[in-house]
Amino acid sequence: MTNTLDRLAPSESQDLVSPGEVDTERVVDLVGQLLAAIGEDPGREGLADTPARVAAWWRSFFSPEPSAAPTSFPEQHVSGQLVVIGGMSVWSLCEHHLLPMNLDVAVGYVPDGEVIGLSKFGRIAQRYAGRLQVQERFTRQVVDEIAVVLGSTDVAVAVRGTHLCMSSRGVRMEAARTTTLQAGGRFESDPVLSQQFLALATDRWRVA
Ligand SMILES: Nc1nc2c(ncn2[C@@H]2O[C@H](COP(=O)(O)OP(=O)(O)OP(=O)(O)O)[C@@H](O)[C@H]2O)c(=O)[nH]1
Ligand SMILES: [Zn+2]
Repeated sequence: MTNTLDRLAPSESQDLVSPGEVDTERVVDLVGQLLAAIGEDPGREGLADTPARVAAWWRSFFSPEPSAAPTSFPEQHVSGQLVVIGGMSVWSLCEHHLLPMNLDVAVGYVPDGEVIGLSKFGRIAQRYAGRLQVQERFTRQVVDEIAVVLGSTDVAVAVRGTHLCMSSRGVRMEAARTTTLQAGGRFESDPVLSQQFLALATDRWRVA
């Protein structure tokens, strides 16, 4: 069985690093060129500020809040409990089409004498959403970072993705949803724990 922490070889762990800076001036210039290339007049009133708005959006997309050390609290009597944080919805961009994907993320872990501040799971999901992505890689990155934070591989992440590249263009299947699941440690070896996680994590997906 592959240990998640062992799997973090140097080349792979590089994707834990945030993407580079956005060259805002260049993006403004290129969006103006794009508008011209699709037959628009970049100088017309309605489009005059569009390149700057788009550049500002790219900048904010790639600049989620800086990584802070996740807050943890000693809880020496809490161990062996299943904790599931669900409904963490983040927006990312599909790297094939540059179209948005909505990722509904659920994380499960088993604390052992220490609990992590709940919002920190959402911050980790936001950080990995703020880059060009594919859903499978996003799911793995979130699992890997939480495993590092916890110092334990007892982590599972389930993600339900809605990809605009599949619903608004191409095959145009609006109802298509992609579910990814990556489970480590006890979530991999204990079928009961795994089932409990899935039941709690995907509860809201059945009615949505
Ligand atoms: N595995 C995976 N595929 C994705 C994801 N987001 C988008 N894709 C797929 O990436 C593929 C790109 O395929 P291409 O054939 O190169 O692109 P395309 O001609 O635009 O494909 P269509 O979407 O079928 O029109 C498509 O099948 C998308 O559905 C993702 O997060 N994970
Ligand atoms: Zn796509």
